[in-house]
Amino acid sequence: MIKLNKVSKTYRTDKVETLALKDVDLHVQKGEFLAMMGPSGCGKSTLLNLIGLLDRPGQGSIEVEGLPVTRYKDSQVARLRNQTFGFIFQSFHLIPDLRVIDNVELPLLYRSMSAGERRRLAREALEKVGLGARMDHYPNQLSGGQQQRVAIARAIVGRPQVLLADEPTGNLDSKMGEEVMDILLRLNAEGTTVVMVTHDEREARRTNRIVRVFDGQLVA
Ligand SMILES: Nc1ncnc2c1ncn2[C@@H]1O[C@H](COP(=O)(O)OP(=O)(O)OP(=O)(O)O)[C@@H](O)[C@H]1O
Repeated sequence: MIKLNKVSKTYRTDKVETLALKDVDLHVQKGEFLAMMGPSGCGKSTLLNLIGLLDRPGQGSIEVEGLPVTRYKDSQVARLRNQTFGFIFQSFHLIPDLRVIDNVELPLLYRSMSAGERRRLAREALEKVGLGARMDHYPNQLSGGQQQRVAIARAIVGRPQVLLADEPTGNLDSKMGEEVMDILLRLNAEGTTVVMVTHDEREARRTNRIVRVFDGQLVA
């Protein structure tokens, strides 16, 4: 479903050039749960950002469902990204001044949809992660695990085909981490493709496939 062909990425600042990824070939299959592992700074987040069309490669090309997205204009890429991907981050990235339900509705504001329809979908997404009773709370009234579940609801509310998770359990204790993994596994079983960065071997073993990154390259 997503193909990276000989993808490289270099970050340039005034003084330093960092080759973050070098000639990466990767095929993310529809319906799989892929774990990405590797030491700090090896390029995992860079790879996830390229897969999710948050950034463009320096060299190489990316295809999403056969579409040559590397040749698309920014506005076309943004539309495809919004339709195809949901994102989950280590530090939740919820907006503290918005109630849980309003946080979850946010990705739908960019779609032409009535307010009632937005609310219905957000409620459904929250029920899916077991937080139907917390809709009117503010993020700081919830535990870390609950906040991450709100972030998952926000990621799935637009019914994306692919969920991209960058160390989603990194800030959680093991019990909350396991609950988040259970939800990701359930969403995957229901058909969502999941790509997750993790440092936890036990979590990675629960997925279909582990890709190891080292110094900007994939290792067998
Ligand atoms: N915006 C940026 N500007 C400059 N260099 C960057 C930028 N983002 C990442 N890098 C560099 O690119 C390399 C890969 O970074 P990346 O964040 O992809 O690694 P990572 O494997 O996700 O690390 P971690 O596990 O610590 O999150 C690192 O050397 C990093 O310092």
